[in-house]
Amino acid sequence: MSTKKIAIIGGGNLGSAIAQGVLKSGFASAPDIIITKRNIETLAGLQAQGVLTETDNAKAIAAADVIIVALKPYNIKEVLSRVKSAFNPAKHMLISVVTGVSMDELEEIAGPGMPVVRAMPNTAIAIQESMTCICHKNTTPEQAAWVMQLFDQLGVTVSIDEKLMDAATVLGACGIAYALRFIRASIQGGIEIGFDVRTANMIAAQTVKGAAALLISGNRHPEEEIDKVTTPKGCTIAGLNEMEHQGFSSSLIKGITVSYNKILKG
Ligand SMILES: NC(=O)C1=CN([C@@H]2O[C@H](COP(=O)(O)OP(=O)(O)OC[C@H]3O[C@@H](n4cnc5c(N)ncnc54)[C@H](O)[C@@H]3O)[C@@H](O)[C@H]2O)C=CC1
Ligand SMILES: O=C(O)[C@@H]1CCC=N1
Repeated sequence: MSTKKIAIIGGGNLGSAIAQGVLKSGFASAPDIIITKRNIETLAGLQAQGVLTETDNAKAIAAADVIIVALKPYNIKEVLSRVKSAFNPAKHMLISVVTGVSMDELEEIAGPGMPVVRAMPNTAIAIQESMTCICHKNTTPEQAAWVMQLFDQLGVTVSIDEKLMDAATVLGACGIAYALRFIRASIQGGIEIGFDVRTANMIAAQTVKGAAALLISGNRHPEEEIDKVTTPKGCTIAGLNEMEHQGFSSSLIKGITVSYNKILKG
Protein backbone atom coordinates (compact mmCIF):
# COMPACT_ATOMS: atom_id res chain seq x y z
CA MET A 1 0.00 0.00 0.00
CA SER A 2 1.21 3.50 -0.86
CA THR A 3 1.96 5.92 1.96
CA LYS A 4 1.74 8.96 -0.30
CA LYS A 5 -1.08 11.43 0.23
CA ILE A 6 -3.14 11.84 -2.93
CA ALA A 7 -5.17 14.95 -3.78
CA ILE A 8 -7.71 14.64 -6.59
CA ILE A 9 -8.61 18.08 -7.92
CA GLY A 10 -12.02 17.91 -9.63
CA GLY A 11 -14.28 15.24 -8.15
CA GLY A 12 -16.47 14.71 -11.24
CA ASN A 13 -17.04 11.53 -13.26
CA LEU A 14 -13.40 10.60 -13.70
CA GLY A 15 -12.00 12.08 -10.46
CA SER A 16 -14.57 10.16 -8.40
CA ALA A 17 -14.01 6.99 -10.46
CA ILE A 18 -10.26 7.21 -9.74
CA ALA A 19 -10.94 7.61 -6.01
CA GLN A 20 -13.29 4.60 -6.09
CA GLY A 21 -10.73 2.49 -7.94
CA VAL A 22 -7.87 3.45 -5.64
CA LEU A 23 -10.00 2.56 -2.62
CA LYS A 24 -11.21 -0.76 -4.09
CA SER A 25 -7.67 -1.77 -5.05
CA GLY A 26 -6.37 -1.04 -1.55
CA PHE A 27 -3.48 0.94 -3.10
CA ALA A 28 -4.15 3.83 -0.72
CA SER A 29 -6.26 4.10 2.39
CA ALA A 30 -9.28 6.43 2.48
CA PRO A 31 -7.77 9.07 4.82
CA ASP A 32 -4.78 9.38 2.44
CA ILE A 33 -7.11 10.54 -0.36
CA ILE A 34 -8.51 14.04 -0.49
CA ILE A 35 -10.87 15.01 -3.29
CA THR A 36 -12.00 18.52 -4.18
CA LYS A 37 -15.06 19.97 -5.82
CA ARG A 38 -16.86 23.28 -5.56
CA ASN A 39 -19.98 21.53 -4.26
CA ILE A 40 -18.90 18.51 -2.24
CA GLU A 41 -22.44 17.24 -1.52
CA THR A 42 -22.24 14.85 -4.47
CA LEU A 43 -19.11 13.29 -2.94
CA ALA A 44 -21.09 11.93 0.04
CA GLY A 45 -20.55 8.31 -1.09
CA LEU A 46 -16.76 8.71 -1.01
CA GLN A 47 -16.98 10.69 2.22
CA ALA A 48 -18.91 7.83 3.82
CA GLN A 49 -16.00 5.53 2.95
CA GLY A 50 -13.58 7.82 4.80
CA VAL A 51 -12.20 9.82 1.86
CA LEU A 52 -11.55 13.46 2.76
CA THR A 53 -13.43 16.09 0.79
CA GLU A 54 -12.49 19.74 0.37
CA THR A 55 -13.61 22.83 -1.52
CA ASP A 56 -10.25 24.59 -1.12
CA ASN A 57 -7.82 23.31 -3.78
CA ALA A 58 -4.79 25.03 -2.21
CA LYS A 59 -5.39 23.23 1.10
CA ALA A 60 -5.72 19.86 -0.66
CA ILE A 61 -2.51 20.44 -2.66
CA ALA A 62 -0.57 21.51 0.43
CA ALA A 63 -1.63 18.31 2.22
CA ALA A 64 -0.64 15.99 -0.66
CA ASP A 65 2.43 14.38 -2.24
CA VAL A 66 0.67 13.52 -5.49
CA ILE A 67 -1.91 15.74 -7.17
CA ILE A 68 -4.26 14.17 -9.71
CA VAL A 69 -6.03 16.81 -11.80
CA ALA A 70 -9.38 15.78 -13.26
CA LEU A 71 -10.77 19.19 -14.21
CA LYS A 72 -12.37 20.06 -17.53
CA PRO A 73 -9.91 21.13 -20.25
CA TYR A 74 -11.51 24.58 -20.43
CA ASN A 75 -10.95 25.49 -16.77
CA ILE A 76 -7.76 23.68 -15.74
CA LYS A 77 -5.53 26.69 -16.46
CA GLU A 78 -7.76 29.15 -14.61
CA VAL A 79 -8.35 26.89 -11.59
CA LEU A 80 -4.70 25.82 -11.16
CA SER A 81 -3.34 29.33 -11.78
CA ARG A 82 -5.31 30.48 -8.74
CA VAL A 83 -3.39 27.99 -6.56
CA LYS A 84 -0.02 28.21 -8.32
CA SER A 85 1.82 29.15 -5.11
CA ALA A 86 0.68 25.89 -3.44
CA PHE A 87 2.76 23.79 -5.85
CA ASN A 88 6.23 22.67 -4.74
CA PRO A 89 8.29 20.82 -7.39
CA ALA A 90 10.56 19.40 -4.66
CA LYS A 91 7.60 17.74 -2.92
CA HIS A 92 4.84 17.24 -5.46
CA MET A 93 4.12 15.21 -8.55
CA LEU A 94 1.30 16.41 -10.80
CA ILE A 95 -0.73 13.82 -12.70
CA SER A 96 -3.22 15.17 -15.23
CA VAL A 97 -5.98 13.18 -16.87
CA VAL A 98 -7.20 16.26 -18.70
CA THR A 99 -7.69 15.91 -22.44
CA GLY A 100 -5.48 17.93 -24.75
CA VAL A 101 -3.28 19.71 -22.16
CA SER A 102 0.41 19.01 -22.78
CA MET A 103 3.10 18.26 -20.22
CA ASP A 104 4.83 21.55 -21.14
CA GLU A 105 1.61 23.43 -20.39
CA LEU A 106 1.23 21.56 -17.08
CA GLU A 107 4.79 22.47 -16.11
CA GLU A 108 4.14 26.07 -17.05
CA ILE A 109 1.06 26.11 -14.78
CA ALA A 110 2.67 24.34 -11.82
CA GLY A 111 6.19 25.74 -12.02
CA PRO A 112 9.51 24.88 -13.68
CA GLY A 113 10.88 21.42 -12.93
CA MET A 114 7.55 20.09 -11.61
CA PRO A 115 7.39 16.33 -12.16
CA VAL A 116 4.40 15.96 -14.47
CA VAL A 117 2.52 12.92 -15.76
CA ARG A 118 -0.24 12.74 -18.35
CA ALA A 119 -2.46 9.75 -17.82
CA MET A 120 -5.39 8.79 -20.00
CA PRO A 121 -7.58 6.24 -18.19
CA ASN A 122 -11.24 5.49 -18.82
CA THR A 123 -14.24 5.28 -16.52
CA ALA A 124 -13.69 1.54 -15.94
CA ILE A 125 -10.99 2.74 -13.54
CA ALA A 126 -13.74 2.72 -10.89
CA ILE A 127 -13.78 -1.10 -11.07
CA GLN A 128 -10.03 -1.54 -11.72
CA GLU A 129 -10.58 -2.36 -15.41
CA SER A 130 -9.18 0.78 -16.99
CA MET A 131 -6.92 0.93 -20.02
CA THR A 132 -4.53 3.71 -19.06
CA CYS A 133 -1.91 5.29 -21.33
CA ILE A 134 0.76 7.38 -19.61
CA CYS A 135 3.76 9.58 -20.33
CA HIS A 136 5.88 11.62 -17.93
CA LYS A 137 8.41 14.42 -17.63
CA ASN A 138 10.82 15.51 -14.83
CA THR A 139 9.89 12.47 -12.74
CA THR A 140 12.42 10.56 -10.66
CA PRO A 141 12.63 6.79 -11.32
CA GLU A 142 10.84 6.30 -7.97
CA GLN A 143 8.00 8.61 -9.00
CA ALA A 144 7.70 6.97 -12.44
CA ALA A 145 7.54 3.53 -10.81
CA TRP A 146 4.89 4.74 -8.32
CA VAL A 147 2.70 6.02 -11.16
CA MET A 148 2.96 2.69 -13.00
CA GLN A 149 2.09 0.86 -9.77
CA LEU A 150 -0.91 3.11 -9.17
CA PHE A 151 -2.42 2.60 -12.61
CA ASP A 152 -1.46 -1.11 -12.73
CA GLN A 153 -3.71 -1.52 -9.68
CA LEU A 154 -6.51 0.09 -11.66
CA GLY A 155 -6.37 -1.94 -14.86
CA VAL A 156 -3.84 -2.26 -17.66
CA THR A 157 -1.19 0.43 -18.19
CA VAL A 158 0.98 1.27 -21.18
CA SER A 159 3.66 3.96 -21.51
CA ILE A 160 3.35 5.90 -24.74
CA ASP A 161 4.97 8.87 -26.42
CA GLU A 162 3.15 12.11 -25.62
CA LYS A 163 2.41 12.66 -29.32
CA LEU A 164 0.01 9.67 -29.14
CA MET A 165 -1.88 10.96 -26.10
CA ASP A 166 -4.78 12.42 -28.11
CA ALA A 167 -5.10 9.16 -30.04
CA ALA A 168 -5.08 7.31 -26.70
CA THR A 169 -7.88 9.57 -25.49
CA VAL A 170 -10.05 8.57 -28.43
CA LEU A 171 -9.30 4.84 -28.56
CA GLY A 172 -9.23 4.19 -24.81
CA ALA A 173 -11.32 6.85 -23.07
CA CYS A 174 -13.96 7.65 -25.71
CA GLY A 175 -13.77 3.96 -26.62
CA ILE A 176 -15.80 3.03 -23.54
CA ALA A 177 -18.73 5.02 -24.97
CA TYR A 178 -18.34 3.51 -28.44
CA ALA A 179 -18.33 -0.01 -26.98
CA LEU A 180 -21.38 0.74 -24.85
CA ARG A 181 -23.25 2.08 -27.88
CA PHE A 182 -22.45 -1.21 -29.66
CA ILE A 183 -23.94 -3.07 -26.69
CA ARG A 184 -26.99 -0.81 -26.65
CA ALA A 185 -27.64 -1.45 -30.34
CA SER A 186 -27.26 -5.19 -29.73
CA ILE A 187 -29.86 -4.95 -26.95
CA GLN A 188 -32.24 -3.11 -29.27
CA GLY A 189 -31.78 -5.84 -31.88
CA GLY A 190 -32.14 -8.53 -29.22
CA ILE A 191 -35.48 -7.13 -28.09
CA GLU A 192 -36.69 -7.04 -31.68
CA ILE A 193 -35.94 -10.77 -32.04
CA GLY A 194 -37.64 -11.74 -28.79
CA PHE A 195 -35.67 -11.05 -25.61
CA ASP A 196 -36.75 -8.87 -22.70
CA VAL A 197 -34.40 -5.96 -22.05
CA ARG A 198 -32.68 -7.42 -18.97
CA THR A 199 -31.87 -10.72 -20.63
CA ALA A 200 -30.76 -8.97 -23.84
CA ASN A 201 -28.51 -6.68 -21.76
CA MET A 202 -26.89 -9.63 -19.98
CA ILE A 203 -26.35 -11.59 -23.19
CA ALA A 204 -24.95 -8.60 -25.11
CA ALA A 205 -22.61 -7.43 -22.32
CA GLN A 206 -21.26 -10.89 -21.44
CA THR A 207 -20.76 -11.65 -25.15
CA VAL A 208 -18.68 -8.50 -25.60
CA LYS A 209 -16.71 -9.35 -22.44
CA GLY A 210 -16.05 -12.84 -23.84
CA ALA A 211 -14.99 -11.45 -27.23
CA ALA A 212 -12.54 -9.05 -25.57
CA ALA A 213 -11.21 -11.82 -23.31
CA LEU A 214 -10.55 -14.06 -26.35
CA LEU A 215 -8.33 -11.35 -27.84
CA ILE A 216 -6.58 -10.43 -24.60
CA SER A 217 -5.92 -13.97 -23.38
CA GLY A 218 -4.82 -15.27 -26.78
CA ASN A 219 -3.11 -12.08 -28.03
CA ARG A 220 -5.01 -12.57 -31.29
CA HIS A 221 -6.37 -10.42 -34.12
CA PRO A 222 -10.22 -10.24 -34.16
CA GLU A 223 -10.52 -11.72 -37.64
CA GLU A 224 -8.92 -15.00 -36.46
CA GLU A 225 -11.70 -15.39 -33.92
CA ILE A 226 -14.39 -14.20 -36.37
CA ASP A 227 -13.31 -16.95 -38.78
CA LYS A 228 -14.21 -19.52 -36.10
CA VAL A 229 -17.78 -18.17 -35.88
CA THR A 230 -18.65 -17.68 -39.53
CA THR A 231 -20.04 -21.00 -40.76
CA PRO A 232 -20.08 -21.08 -44.62
CA LYS A 233 -23.52 -20.02 -45.83
CA GLY A 234 -24.41 -19.48 -42.16
CA CYS A 235 -26.28 -16.76 -40.33
CA THR A 236 -23.20 -14.99 -38.89
CA ILE A 237 -21.57 -14.12 -42.19
CA ALA A 238 -24.94 -13.09 -43.63
CA GLY A 239 -25.49 -10.66 -40.77
CA LEU A 240 -21.89 -9.42 -40.71
CA ASN A 241 -21.88 -8.70 -44.44
CA GLU A 242 -25.15 -6.80 -44.15
CA MET A 243 -23.63 -4.74 -41.29
CA GLU A 244 -20.66 -3.91 -43.50
CA HIS A 245 -22.97 -3.00 -46.44
CA GLN A 246 -24.65 -0.60 -44.00
CA GLY A 247 -21.27 0.97 -43.12
CA PHE A 248 -20.52 -0.65 -39.74
CA SER A 249 -16.68 -0.55 -39.79
CA SER A 250 -16.67 2.62 -41.84
CA SER A 251 -18.89 4.48 -39.37
CA LEU A 252 -16.65 3.47 -36.45
CA ILE A 253 -13.48 4.54 -38.25
CA LYS A 254 -15.08 7.83 -39.26
CA GLY A 255 -16.32 8.43 -35.71
CA ILE A 256 -12.85 7.78 -34.29
CA THR A 257 -11.25 10.26 -36.67
CA VAL A 258 -13.95 12.88 -35.95
CA SER A 259 -13.33 12.51 -32.19
CA TYR A 260 -9.58 12.82 -32.80
CA ASN A 261 -9.93 15.93 -34.97
CA LYS A 262 -12.23 17.44 -32.34
CA ILE A 263 -9.38 17.21 -29.79
CA LEU A 264 -6.86 18.65 -32.28
CA LYS A 265 -9.07 21.56 -33.34
CA GLY A 266 -10.69 22.18 -29.94
N1 LIG B 1 -15.14 11.11 -18.34
C1 LIG B 1 -14.26 10.37 -18.97
O1 LIG B 1 -14.55 9.26 -19.46
C2 LIG B 1 -12.86 10.85 -19.16
C3 LIG B 1 -12.50 12.15 -18.91
N2 LIG B 1 -11.21 12.56 -19.11
C4 LIG B 1 -10.83 13.93 -18.81
O2 LIG B 1 -10.97 14.09 -17.42
C5 LIG B 1 -11.38 15.41 -17.13
C6 LIG B 1 -12.61 15.38 -16.25
O3 LIG B 1 -13.67 14.80 -16.97
P1 LIG B 1 -15.03 14.41 -16.26
O4 LIG B 1 -14.72 13.80 -14.95
O5 LIG B 1 -15.81 13.64 -17.23
O6 LIG B 1 -15.66 15.86 -16.06
P2 LIG B 1 -16.59 16.35 -14.88
O7 LIG B 1 -17.20 17.64 -15.32
O8 LIG B 1 -17.47 15.25 -14.43
O9 LIG B 1 -15.53 16.65 -13.72
C7 LIG B 1 -14.87 17.88 -13.52
C8 LIG B 1 -15.14 18.27 -12.09
O10 LIG B 1 -14.37 19.40 -11.74
C9 LIG B 1 -15.14 20.13 -10.80
N3 LIG B 1 -14.62 21.48 -10.68
C10 LIG B 1 -14.86 22.56 -11.47
N4 LIG B 1 -14.20 23.64 -10.97
C11 LIG B 1 -13.55 23.22 -9.88
C12 LIG B 1 -12.73 23.85 -8.94
N5 LIG B 1 -12.45 25.16 -9.03
N6 LIG B 1 -12.20 23.13 -7.94
C13 LIG B 1 -12.47 21.81 -7.81
N7 LIG B 1 -13.27 21.14 -8.67
C14 LIG B 1 -13.80 21.84 -9.68
C15 LIG B 1 -16.55 20.08 -11.37
O11 LIG B 1 -17.49 20.39 -10.39
C16 LIG B 1 -16.62 18.65 -11.85
O12 LIG B 1 -17.15 17.83 -10.84
C17 LIG B 1 -11.60 16.11 -18.44
O13 LIG B 1 -10.50 16.93 -18.70
C18 LIG B 1 -11.72 14.99 -19.43
O14 LIG B 1 -11.21 15.37 -20.68
C19 LIG B 1 -10.24 11.68 -19.47
C20 LIG B 1 -10.53 10.38 -19.69
C21 LIG B 1 -11.85 9.85 -19.58
O1 LIG C 1 -15.50 13.45 -24.22
C1 LIG C 1 -14.49 13.95 -23.72
O2 LIG C 1 -14.08 15.04 -24.11
C2 LIG C 1 -13.74 13.23 -22.62
C3 LIG C 1 -12.37 12.84 -23.07
C4 LIG C 1 -12.33 11.35 -23.07
C5 LIG C 1 -13.60 10.95 -22.54
N1 LIG C 1 -14.36 11.98 -22.27
